Amino acid sequence: MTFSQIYLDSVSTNAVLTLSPAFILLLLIAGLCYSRFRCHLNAVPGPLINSISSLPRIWSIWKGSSHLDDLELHRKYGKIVRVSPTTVSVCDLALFDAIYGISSQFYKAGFYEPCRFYDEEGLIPDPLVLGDKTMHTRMKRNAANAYSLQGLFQIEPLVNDVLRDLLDHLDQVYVAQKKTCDLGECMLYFAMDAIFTITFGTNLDFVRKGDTKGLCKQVRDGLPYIACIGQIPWAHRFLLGNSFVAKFFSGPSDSLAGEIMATIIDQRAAAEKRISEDEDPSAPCTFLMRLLRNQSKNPASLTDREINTHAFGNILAGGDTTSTAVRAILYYLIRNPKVMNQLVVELREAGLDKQGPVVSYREASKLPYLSAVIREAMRLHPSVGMILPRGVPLTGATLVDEKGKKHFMSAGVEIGFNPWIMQRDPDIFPDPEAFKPERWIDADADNLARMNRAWIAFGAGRHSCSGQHISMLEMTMLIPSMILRYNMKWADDAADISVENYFFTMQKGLKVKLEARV
Ligand code: HEM
Repeated sequence: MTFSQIYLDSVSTNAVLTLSPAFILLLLIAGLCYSRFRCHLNAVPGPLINSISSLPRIWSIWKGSSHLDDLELHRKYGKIVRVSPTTVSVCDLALFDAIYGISSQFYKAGFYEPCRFYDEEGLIPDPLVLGDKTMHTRMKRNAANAYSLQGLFQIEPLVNDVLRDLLDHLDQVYVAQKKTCDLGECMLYFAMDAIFTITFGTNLDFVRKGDTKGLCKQVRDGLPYIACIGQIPWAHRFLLGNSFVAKFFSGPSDSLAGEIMATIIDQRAAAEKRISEDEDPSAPCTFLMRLLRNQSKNPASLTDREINTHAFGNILAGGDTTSTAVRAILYYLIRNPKVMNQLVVELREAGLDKQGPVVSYREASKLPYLSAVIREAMRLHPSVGMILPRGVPLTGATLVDEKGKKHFMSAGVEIGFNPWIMQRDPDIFPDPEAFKPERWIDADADNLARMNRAWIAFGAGRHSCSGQHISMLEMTMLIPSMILRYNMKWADDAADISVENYFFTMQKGLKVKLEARV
């Protein structure tokens, strides 16, 4: 090597060393500008920091309070807010059909990536996560009668049994022994037993034994990951989406999945036997039984894998959602004695107190005040408190807001309504933070139509909740049965509830004393 070569090499190395911080800074600025201007979102209002980095949003979600932070952002910036470089939160009804409407091309995109599971045949076709609209339509259609309103009367006796068990347990442990009851936990266990029984005809006796297999804990522990990594879905494949990484974190989930699968297989055998014995078609009918009947009538309509997926989906979707709603209803009733009294009067006038420990769904579902109480509690405390995001189609989309302003966005943007925010829109729900069931009774037809449209606790459009009728049946039987049987008082030593939002807005600390109502 010559002297000149050595000299030139050292000059260029020095230059690179001196330039590299500047170069890195330049790259950083270019990256931030790219984030700020990407997908044509630079004109969408929102905090500057959120438009250039996903970190503020992930931090807000990680704290469990993104519903409150997002509400503040909407109050400050209006009905359309950019909450991260590629995410837009909206609460403008004029945009509703474009995003969720039946002919909308918006689709379930990246946020759902951490909830997507794969087996040897590929993506497990859980309707919640399906971006493929054809497959989604097939899945919805092949289980439609198992989730339908008409099927409810065959489910009612199953829920009745679970409710009797719950009331027996509450009587024996909390009324007789005057213990403080963590009603929130009891409601989760009720919801788990109910959804297991509705789906399979049997349950794990959560109400008496608790979460002995750690199923609820596993779901709860997984939610912060799903909520945060859903903001940067590309990261999932390097984290739990990577089989090597996942191996280190997998607990007893395999054995649990195995247990649920064994229940499916057991119940399947029993159900097949009953079908072959030509059972009375009006007898109580589990979800699994209904799907097996569908399959026996038309085998091509439903595969075994699809049946298992629906059954699994129920267990994962039916516990925390329903129990969060029930907690909200009971919380607002206990905190608002006037509303509680008015509801008791309505139930007694309808003669539901003479029916025995469990009220009938048919009778309770006719009561307007009960229905208003449930709706209002789920308005103020929807079980899902994050955006229900949809991906902008490849062609991009121009959205026209209620003021007629056009917003063009290109593919890569995730946009959606958050029930927690939409249901607090003061233009639609005046005095939005107040618990006022009568607003659902007093509203004129036009306002009621707007309120119903803005009430999205069960989601929206083609992906709206499949289990909503099942859940409403559970709540419509549970709430009157509970409040006709017990006086519920806030436990003296208990603080107020706290709420953690990792997609589900779960409450903690619903501690009450139960006394027999006379
Ligand atoms: C109060 C109780 C419940 C609430 C508030 C609730 C809420 C929701 C919401 C907001 C969605 C839409 C999610 C999204 O767009 O990303 C959804 C979807 C879904 N829920 Fe529920 N849910 C409840 C109970 C249930 C129950 C009991 C079941 C099962 C029996 C169930 C099964 C499903 C399924 C399968 C989907 C996916 C539907 C689709 O994507 O087509 N849910 N639910």
